[in-house]
Amino acid sequence: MSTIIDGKQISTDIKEEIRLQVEAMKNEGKRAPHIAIIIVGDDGASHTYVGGKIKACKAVGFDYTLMQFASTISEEKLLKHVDQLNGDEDIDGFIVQLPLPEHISVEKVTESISPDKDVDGFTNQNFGSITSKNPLLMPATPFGIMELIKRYEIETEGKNCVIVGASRLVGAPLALMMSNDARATVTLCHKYTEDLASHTRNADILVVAVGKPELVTKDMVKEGAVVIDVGTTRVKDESKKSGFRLSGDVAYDEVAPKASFITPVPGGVGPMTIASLMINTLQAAKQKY
Ligand SMILES: NC(=O)C1=CN([C@@H]2O[C@H](COP(=O)(O)OP(=O)(O)OC[C@H]3O[C@@H](n4cnc5c(N)ncnc54)[C@H](OP(=O)(O)O)[C@@H]3O)[C@@H](O)[C@H]2O)C=CC1
Ligand SMILES: Nc1nc(=O)c2c([nH]1)NC[C@@H]1CN(c3ccc(C(=O)N[C@@H](CCC(=O)O)C(=O)O)cc3)C=[N+]21
Repeated sequence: MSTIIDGKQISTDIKEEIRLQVEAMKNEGKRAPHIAIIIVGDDGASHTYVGGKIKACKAVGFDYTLMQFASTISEEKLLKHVDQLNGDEDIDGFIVQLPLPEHISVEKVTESISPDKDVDGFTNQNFGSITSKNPLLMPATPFGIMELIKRYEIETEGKNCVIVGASRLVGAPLALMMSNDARATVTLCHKYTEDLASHTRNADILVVAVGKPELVTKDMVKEGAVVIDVGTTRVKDESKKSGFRLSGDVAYDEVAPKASFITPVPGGVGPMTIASLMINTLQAAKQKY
């Protein structure tokens, strides 16, 4: 029997822990942590994710400011807003929701965020501090995955961890955390990996973060493996009111019976990304006080 990792429940537990801390801060006469969220354009999925972040802010008692811009905003103007948030004493942390329109450089925008307000953990400085003894703000999704592994007491030391997808957002920082903090032996696969299945079959812990629905099938997974599915893609589904459903990168129904632990989509990694964002914002606020 495989254990379904309940990211939704764990994220609820974490938010409750944060809510209590915020309440205590307010009782001491301090103001609540304050996050700003920048969103550009009208991508439906992005607005859903930002909606989830705002809901979480309300649940934990954070103040939040939502800044929405049309997709035609210039890079220069967006950078000005980032700069203004960097200098705003009332804002503890902020994020720029990705993706951005093509005429805006993600790297330029990310790097213009002050590292002590970078609650997504996207900047080069925060990425680089992952392996430090005193890390700053951790990349949110990998941090959320590490938290799931810890709370389910999954053994990692010396285990083979195979990560499929090597983005700066997920795969690359997770590889560092799994090696450095969790002491696993890490293989990082990407688009140019030859014979992907020969690697994934070797995994005691398999993490998939590609964005290709059902890329990982049962023949690619070792019996008893821990399977973490980060992929969230909207696929057409006429039977749903919204017209789509969310699909992970793992063929869940056929892989689940082989796995010792598995994360569902939705309800697995997604809610943990949001919980991490709340943890980072609280930390950024505390560092300021
Ligand atoms: N649940 C959550 O909280 C989050 C979910 N996501 C989801 O995770 C998925 C990945 O997101 P993100 O990392 O931003 O995506 P990116 O597109 O930035 O990165 C995808 C990675 O997968 C690699 N890749 C592409 N095709 C293959 C393949 N056939 N085999 C192996 N590797 C491949 C790419 O390789 P190369 O580098 O060579 O191009 C790249 O490293 C998406 O579905 C996204 O929605 C993302 C963030 C948070
Ligand atoms: N600056 C920035 N920071 C991000 O952290 C960031 C980003 N940009 N761009 C896009 C990706 C994607 N991402 C998700 C967050 C939550 C869920 C999530 O909560 N998913 C729910 C379902 C939500 C739904 O119903 O659509 C779940 O899996 O249960 C999913 C994906 C954050 N990202």
